[in-house]
Amino acid sequence: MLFICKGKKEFLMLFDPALSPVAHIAMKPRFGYFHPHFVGRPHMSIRSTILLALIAMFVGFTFDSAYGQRSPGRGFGRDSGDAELEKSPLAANAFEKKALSVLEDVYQNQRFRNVPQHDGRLLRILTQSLGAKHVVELGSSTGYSGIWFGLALKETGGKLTTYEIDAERAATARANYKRAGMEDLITLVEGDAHEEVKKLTGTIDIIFLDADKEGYVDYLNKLLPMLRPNGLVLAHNINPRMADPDFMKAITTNPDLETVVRGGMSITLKKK
Ligand SMILES: C[S@@+](CC[C@H](N)C(=O)[O-])C[C@H]1O[C@@H](n2cnc3c(N)ncnc32)[C@H](O)[C@@H]1O
Repeated sequence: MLFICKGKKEFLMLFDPALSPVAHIAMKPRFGYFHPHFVGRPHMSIRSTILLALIAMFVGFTFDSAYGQRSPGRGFGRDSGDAELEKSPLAANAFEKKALSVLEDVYQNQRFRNVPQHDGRLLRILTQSLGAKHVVELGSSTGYSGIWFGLALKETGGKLTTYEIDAERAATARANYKRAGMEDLITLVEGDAHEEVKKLTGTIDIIFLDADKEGYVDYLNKLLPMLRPNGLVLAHNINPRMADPDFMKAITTNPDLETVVRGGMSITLKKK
């Protein structure tokens, strides 16, 4: 927890402990700061401390809801009350057992804005039930959602093409696909997906949008023509605060598409 004070203005900000030193260095020249651990008494009244702590808790809760990054104690990777009715995924064979253990490890130790477990399971179910042969994912991060797709694609005989712009996350994702025994099922393309997807050929069964939110319309324009009839466009972080209105317009006003939004994910069927 970091207290930043400037004159009479008081701010309370919560940072990931790992980011704190960076935040300190970045903020010091601008604001000056008092850190309670180092300076002792922060210059804030008890009332404003409580008020700001409540605001911080609200912001933290909102962030959790948006990214599904809840602590294990609050329900590992779950994003809604519905998920409380579910049981943990069960492995039917050695391949699934290994994949599920890698998923658990990624979620606990290498998390970067990954979908909640509940959404990962939904991606798998939709992919397998559609018999998808080619899934295209925008935004691999550390490979969490990709491994959920991989579980389905192992059964359907399909492949995932996934895009990641960040070199470090791309390397982590590749290593995780390998650990999960999915290196033959998943191709990670490193680079700006807006450019890289232009090289795609063939038919797509499922498009999963989970990269830059303001880029969803561009991805849709480029990939929808390649989506087969009865294929799906799935988009993550679709809620009133985060959804791009242009994207929502594109998926809800085209009579050839049918869209529902549930639990922060839009599911769009290409009718023909
Ligand atoms: C929300 S995370 C993806 C989470 C991942 N689908 C999962 O659930 O494990 C978004 C990722 O998209 C990547 N990204 C953002 N803009 C991109 C772009 N233009 N091209 C490729 N990747 C991009 C970010 O680097 C980030 O790792």
